[in-house]
Amino acid sequence: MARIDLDLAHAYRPNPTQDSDYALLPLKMSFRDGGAYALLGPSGCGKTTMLNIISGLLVPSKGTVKFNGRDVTLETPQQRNIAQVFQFPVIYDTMTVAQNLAFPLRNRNMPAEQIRKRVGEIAEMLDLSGQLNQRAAGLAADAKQKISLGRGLVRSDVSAVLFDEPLTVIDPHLKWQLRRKLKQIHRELKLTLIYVTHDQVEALTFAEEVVVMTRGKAVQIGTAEALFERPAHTFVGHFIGSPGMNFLPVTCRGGMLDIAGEHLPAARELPEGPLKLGIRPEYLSLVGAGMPGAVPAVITQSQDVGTHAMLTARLGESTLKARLAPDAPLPDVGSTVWLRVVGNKSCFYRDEELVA
Ligand SMILES: Nc1ncnc2c1ncn2[C@@H]1O[C@H](COP(=O)(O)OP(=O)(O)OP(=O)(O)O)[C@@H](O)[C@H]1O
Repeated sequence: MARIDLDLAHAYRPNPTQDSDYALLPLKMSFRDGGAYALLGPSGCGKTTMLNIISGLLVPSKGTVKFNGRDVTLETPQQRNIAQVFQFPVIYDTMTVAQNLAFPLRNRNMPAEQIRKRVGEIAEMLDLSGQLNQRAAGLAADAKQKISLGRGLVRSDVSAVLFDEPLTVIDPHLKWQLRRKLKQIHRELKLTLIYVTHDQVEALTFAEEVVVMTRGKAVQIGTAEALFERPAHTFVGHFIGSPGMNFLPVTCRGGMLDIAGEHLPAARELPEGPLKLGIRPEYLSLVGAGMPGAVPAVITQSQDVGTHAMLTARLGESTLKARLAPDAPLPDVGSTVWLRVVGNKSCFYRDEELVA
């Protein structure tokens, strides 16, 4: 297993001059030895580029990759000792499940008895024990992908296991089970795992730390809780959560906030001038008129969805979403309510970066 340090940038085109020329903007980051990470972001943000640079399939146009302090930038995946699991199954159809799982170990000349033991353990973890002697050819797509996962996890001496959207072909119910399985396997095997996905639920259930990416930039590396409670960038606020964080333009002057013409005490140290106030729908509460931190807003939509109620309200030019308890009395559309926007759960942003 390895600690992985990146200090690099990558452009697919020669002589990059502007930010948009880069698939990965200059970045410096580290993956802890034995950690479970997800690279999360929308299509085209640079996740696969980063994964391929870590694996050695791609050489960065600038900078270095280090494994345990050793420069491996020009080494192949084999030299780096990386295991990879791709979107679609990579297995030998003519072999049995057991032979497929054993393949990476045979290549390393592991003694037969040890191979048998290890294959048994991995098959058990992935619920493949009953199919060990079956030929892979006859299996369904998701069983084949489980074999690919098993092949990725079977060697305990790899530097890291890299997954590129490995659950794409898996049906939704099994997907949920496998995500939990992978988490459990990580706890048991303590391998360094890096997992690419554009699905926030997948990233947040699997990883100890999530790297949120947008437009070639890793904007925050943090636990699920940190990404939810203190998004370091407005993109993280938007992208994580369903719906994402609410943002309101505000101006801070002399300790007072101007929010769509309402004036409230800032209640904490804030930089002067224009800011964005961010507050999660889960933390936006209905309070009595004129209560501290509250502003009036007009309800435009109110919907009880069983597990909770979702209010949509208008404040100046902004739309706010508030998630309420299912039994909360719902205000009528068109009525004015008071929403507490300033409190200890509010975050403030300047130039899209968290400032308080
Ligand atoms: N081989 C390539 N040649 C030129 N440009 C590329 C190449 N591969 C990726 N890109 C570009 O680099 C940027 C990042 O792509 P990348 O595949 O890393 O993103 P991603 O986040 O993995 O997206 P997806 O989820 O769609 O795979 C995109 O603008 C993409 O068009």
